[in-house]
Amino acid sequence: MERDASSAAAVRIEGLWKRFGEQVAVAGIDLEIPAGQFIGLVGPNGAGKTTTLSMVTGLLRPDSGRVEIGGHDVWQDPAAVKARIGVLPEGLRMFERLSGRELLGYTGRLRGLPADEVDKRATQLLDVLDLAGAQHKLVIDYSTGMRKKIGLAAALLHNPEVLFLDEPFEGVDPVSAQSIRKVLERYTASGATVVFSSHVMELVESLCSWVAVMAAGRIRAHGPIAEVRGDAPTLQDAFLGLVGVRDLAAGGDLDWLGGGAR
Ligand SMILES: Nc1ncnc2c1ncn2[C@@H]1O[C@H](COP(=O)(O)OP(=O)(O)OP(=O)(O)O)[C@@H](O)[C@H]1O
Repeated sequence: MERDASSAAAVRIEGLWKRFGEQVAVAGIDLEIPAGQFIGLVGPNGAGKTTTLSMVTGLLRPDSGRVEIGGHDVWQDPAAVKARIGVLPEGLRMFERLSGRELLGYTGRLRGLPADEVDKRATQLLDVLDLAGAQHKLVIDYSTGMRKKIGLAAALLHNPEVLFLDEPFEGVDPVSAQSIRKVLERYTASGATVVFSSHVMELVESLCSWVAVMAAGRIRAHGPIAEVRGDAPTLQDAFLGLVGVRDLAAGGDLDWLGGGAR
């Protein structure tokens, strides 16, 4: 189906600002995120990724600006937006005294899904994320990677149009990362959109088709990966060029460091 550029945007961000006291965390972002793709939001520590994702998903009120998801305004029409999105926030808080299976059952009912459908989807998600063996364990006893996976399952249960993930692979071992990856690839193949934040460039380069680079609260570059990479050999090189790096070696800093040479 031919779609014009405006209908192809999954998320439309206009003039988004957020300050915390003197600190400007997000300094006027305008961005259209295309639908049906794997999108990476990358930037160094403190760039404003988490603050941006929190405002985009309705968890934090912007000082100014607006966000539209699937044609609905996040702050004017929150119920419509929340029905269409799934979110795995950073430092996810969950009902930890529930088992993994109970958590999914509860989430599914909150989302208004019929009990038998919740049960079917939960079984499939637990299975594909290698959590079937731990489904009756309390979430409080889960490892970091298991928590990310059960959080992802909860975010996917209602089959959202857009899934937002803040650092989904942080603290996750390669085996769990692979099962998360498999689920996300399957999900985007069906036409859904994944937006995830990360500072691991290799990961973004291998997963994403489109990327937005943030630094100091602004978008420095955005577009298809190949376009943003340009002539640089890797996305990492392009990223370092875009955000700027201090050359430690040239400064002669840390000349005392080198535990071997006493
Ligand atoms: N609640 C808050 N109160 C005060 N300052 C905040 C708050 N949240 C974020 N900031 C500041 O806003 C800036 C952007 O932070 P943010 O967490 O959005 O960055 P990030 O790109 O997600 O970083 P990281 O990759 O380290 O998670 C930082 O300077 C941070 O100190």
